[in-house]
Amino acid sequence: MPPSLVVDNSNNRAKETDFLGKYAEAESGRPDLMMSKLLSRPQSSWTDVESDYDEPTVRRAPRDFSKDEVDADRAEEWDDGRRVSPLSSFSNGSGSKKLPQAIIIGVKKGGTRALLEFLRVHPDIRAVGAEPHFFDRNYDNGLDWYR
Ligand SMILES: Nc1ncnc2c1ncn2[C@@H]1O[C@H](COP(=O)(O)OS(=O)(=O)O)[C@@H](OP(=O)(O)O)[C@H]1O
Repeated sequence: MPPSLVVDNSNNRAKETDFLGKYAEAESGRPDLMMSKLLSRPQSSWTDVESDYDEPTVRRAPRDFSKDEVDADRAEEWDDGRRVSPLSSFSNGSGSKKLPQAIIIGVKKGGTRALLEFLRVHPDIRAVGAEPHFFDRNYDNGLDWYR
């Protein structure tokens, strides 16, 4: 299922719509079908939406940052000096990469890093290595970068 995206900024509306359209094309080849699912989904229920989304293989092993898992082109330096790729943990082990099923959106110093780290602890969640900042910094790199 594609991510839920809420952007409280009308300046980003065009980008959001553009992204969702590209997302739909990329995932199903039927942008009209995907957009209608996204826009008409009842807010009170999450169980009545059919999706042909292919569940990614779950990454169960905790990430070992001491190993060289970093994609140098995408690496980001964390406050503590670690260099991590925002996207390398998206690999499902077979070489393919998926778009996210959930996106954390928050203001700077709003606790997004803490939320990411809490979620990462769950064995059924594969989280990005670092905040990818796709929408505010890397949008022009496109979906191939984002996967
Ligand atoms: N649960 C909870 N309660 C109170 N404060 C919390 C909580 N979780 C994170 N934090 C504090 O939030 C700051 C980090 O926010 P972010 O991770 O969003 O920062 S960042 O912008 O992504 O760097 C960081 O504050 P500073 O230490 O002042 O930088 C964290 O200590």
